[in-house]
Formats: sequence, structure tokens, C-alpha cells
Amino acid sequence: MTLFSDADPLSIAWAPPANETPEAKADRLQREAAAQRVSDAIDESLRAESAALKKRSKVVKILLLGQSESGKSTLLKNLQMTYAPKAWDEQRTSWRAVIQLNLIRSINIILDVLCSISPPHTPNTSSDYSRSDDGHKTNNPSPSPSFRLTDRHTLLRLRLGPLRGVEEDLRRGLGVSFDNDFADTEHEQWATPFDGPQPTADAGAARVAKESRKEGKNACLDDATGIIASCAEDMKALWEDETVRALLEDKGVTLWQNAGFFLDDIERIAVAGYVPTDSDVVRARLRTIGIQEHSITFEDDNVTIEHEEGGRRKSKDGTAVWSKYTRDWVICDVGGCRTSRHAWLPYFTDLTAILFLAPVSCFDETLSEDPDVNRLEDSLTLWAAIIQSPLLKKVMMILFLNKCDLLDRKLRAGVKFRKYRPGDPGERSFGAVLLLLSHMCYRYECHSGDSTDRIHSFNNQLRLHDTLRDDFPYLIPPI
Ligand SMILES: Nc1nc2c(ncn2[C@@H]2O[C@H](COP(=O)(O)OP(=O)(O)OP(=O)(O)O)[C@@H](O)[C@H]2O)c(=O)[nH]1
Ligand SMILES: [Mg+2]
Repeated sequence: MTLFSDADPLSIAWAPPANETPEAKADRLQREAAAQRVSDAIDESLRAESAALKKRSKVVKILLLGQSESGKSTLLKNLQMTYAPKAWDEQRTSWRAVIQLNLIRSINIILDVLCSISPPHTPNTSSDYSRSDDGHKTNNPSPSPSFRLTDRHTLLRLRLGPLRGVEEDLRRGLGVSFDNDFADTEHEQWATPFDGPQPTADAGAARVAKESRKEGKNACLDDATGIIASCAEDMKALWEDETVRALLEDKGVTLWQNAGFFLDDIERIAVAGYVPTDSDVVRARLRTIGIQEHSITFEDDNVTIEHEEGGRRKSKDGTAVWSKYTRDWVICDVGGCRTSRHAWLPYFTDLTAILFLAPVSCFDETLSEDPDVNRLEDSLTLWAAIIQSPLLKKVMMILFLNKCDLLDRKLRAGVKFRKYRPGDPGERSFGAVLLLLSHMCYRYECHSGDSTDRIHSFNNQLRLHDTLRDDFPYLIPPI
């Protein structure tokens, strides 16, 4: 059989010259073999790409949304802890530096307050200390009785001085900024800047930030741990000092309300061999920069199945859910401050569900990035925009009304909800505030004109772990 047919014009064009020498033939065959190898490699990579694409199309893709400090990353940690405990265990120690930074930050805030008064007491009208790490201000009046600082306070201040340097080192190592994190003037500071066409999100920047965090963390961790351990007693003495506590109260500095509050755990955390517990990691605060993708593969037997009825079953609260779930999830965690929201838009495609976090305790707080905007109002505006967006019409929406524990604590401490909602007829209890907020979100749900299957809401953080384990994965139709 001849390889090149006389009748086929292509064969004629490709045929080797009739007078091809043996050397030329060997050279040609060699080149053809090399070309074949390249072609095989391309075929192989196309096959792998297509397999990956096929696998990816079987992945549940979730987008976590909500304002800054709404608890998106915290929910992500809870999901990782519940569904992929082995993978979670492996990253536990990497949170140590973040927790140390959270602790040192609180101590340095107290030192700032001490520095702001020089004995005898000079009244200070600034309430700049009533901030979380992100600077959410609470509206706290500041009466000014006189405070007498003693030599002991001066000594504590001096001995804790090195912690300023430790904070800087940890921040640098973790890639956490020093100044105002919201100083992005390029983008509009609206609640929903993703309504119009926007530039593509810089996911690469997020990756670079993540990498540099990892490297820097390793470099400065040991030094920081040593200094922190040597300051443990002084930190405890400072935090437990009655004058200091009274001074903080006078300045409206409610540190327990701040994200990443670890001052009650100094003895346990400020030691050389400190290993974070699950609860420490969940409470740790590290602002999300850009958009970060996390893959979770459910490890066996971490989700329970009960009450199967055909393809659907009932969850404990009576909702109809699916009897199977998809094991591979990709969860995108976003930065929630207003200047970051323009970057969300490109992630609105190919989504299975949006988990929206609305912190209910922030009714008396304003946004750090815009002190004229109430945080609760901002959350509701954002939820309304998300739920009514035509782009997200087919995406399942899961609303978490969270920080319920903080709401309860705040109301018990005497902060009046009504003060921030002048139209309200009377003071509301914890349950009544939650109900009101659920109704407000439900109103938007009704306006969006969707079937109830598209929208689900949770508001009981106390049984979050049970909800995640027993019901949550089954809400999403199996892929
Ligand atoms: N008390 C309490 N604290 C919570 C709750 N949810 C989250 N937090 C804390 O709130 C702080 C902020 O939570 P994050 O999850 O970092 O907030 P985020 O929405 O990811 O914020 P950005 O990354 O800035 O967009 C953390 O210190 C959490 O531990 C809750 O239900 N109760
Ligand atoms: Mg976050």
C-alpha cells in the first residue's frame, strides 16, 4: 500500500520529493516524529483540561457576600471545620500569628489611651479608640472624670513598649496594612457599585497578598512569639487594672465588641508553645483582601442524613431539602468594604448559591469607610440589591443573620435599639429585634418575586454547627 495517493491533491502536495536522498529522508522522519510528539502532548493537555472542566462543572460554587466584618471568613472557617476537618487541622498553626496580632493590637489600643492622658488628667474629647481593628466607631458619649495614673502605669507602659514593634512586624509579615485600609479612591464608595459595568477583579493581587502573608509569617513568627511570651504578665496586669478599665469605659472603648478580642485569654495565648484552638481560629480576625477561592472536598461522614422521602427530605426545622449533596465545593470569600465591592461582579457568573451575611448587632455602628452610613442600613441596602439583581435571578440565596450573640450582649448592656430607629414604637427585646430584621429581609424577598425555594435564611448562631452538619449541604440541589 502506498502512503501517498496519486489522485489526492493534498497527498501530492505533502509527498516527499521523488529524488529524496536517504539522509534527507532520515531528517524528515525525525522532524515528523518530533511534530507528532508535540501534537500528542497538545492532545493530552486538551484531554486533561476537558476532564478538569467536566469535574469543575460538578462543583458547587458559592460566593460569600456581606459588608466588612459581617462574618464571611468566619462562616468559611466554620464550613471548613465541619466538612473537611483533616484539611482544617493542617492549617490550624498558620493562624497563630493572626491571633497574636489581634491580641497585641488590643494591648496597643489600651497603651494609646494611657498615652492620651498625662497626669494630672487632661480631658480628651477624641473617641477614636472605640474602634475595632477596622475602625468601626460606636456612638458612645465620653464623660471625663479625672484619672490618676501611678508609677506602676508608667512602668507597664515602658515594659510593654516593644509590643509596638511586634505589631508592626506581624502586620508586615501577614501583609496587613498599617493605615486606613479603605483609602481606595479609584472606585465609588456606594453600597452596590457592581450594578454597572466594572473592570475585572484582580484575583492575582489577592494571590500575591496571600503568598506574601505566608512567607512573612514564617519569618517573623518566632521572634514575635518570644517577645509576646515575655510580656504576658505585664499585659495581664494592664488589662486587669481597675483604673485602666475605668479609663477605657470613660473613653467609650469597648474592646470586647472588637473583632479579634483575646484579652481574656492572655495566659493561654502569650506562651512560647501556643497552639490555637478551633474557637481561637474562628474568633481570629484577618481582613480579606481581594477575592480568595477555597476548595472544600467533604471528608467522609461529616454530614448526617435523616428522614429520607424520595428525592427530598425534611430538615429539623421542617424545610424540604435534598437527600443527597455534592461533595466538591469552591467557596469564594470576598473583601466586604465598599471600596472592594466593585470586584464582586465578575464572580456573579456560574454560581450555585450566594451566602449573604448580615450582622444584626451593628445597629449602633457606622461604616469605617463612610462614617455617615449606619452599618445595619448598609447591610440591608446591600441585601436588597443582591436579591433583586437580574444577574443573580437564578442563583440560590442563603441569608445568615449573624452576630446574634453580640446583639444579645449589647441589648443587655443597655444599648437602645430604638435610639437608632426613631420611628420604632417602643424598646425591643433581643427576639423582637431579630424578628423585625427577619421581616425586613423577607420584605425584599417578596419584592424579588421569587419562589421560596430560592431563598433560605438562618438566624440562630447557637446551633450553627448542627445546621451546617445536618441541613446546610442538602439545601443545594445535588449537581
Ligand atoms: N461574637 C461574634 N463574632 C463574630 C460572629 N461572626 C463573626 N464574628 C467575628 O467578627 C470578626 C469579623 O469577621 P470576619 O469573618 O473576618 O468578617 P468578614 O466579613 O470576612 O470581613 P472582611 O474580610 O473585612 O470582608 C471576626 O473576629 C469574627 O470572629 C458572630 O456570630 N458572633
Ligand atoms: Mg473576610
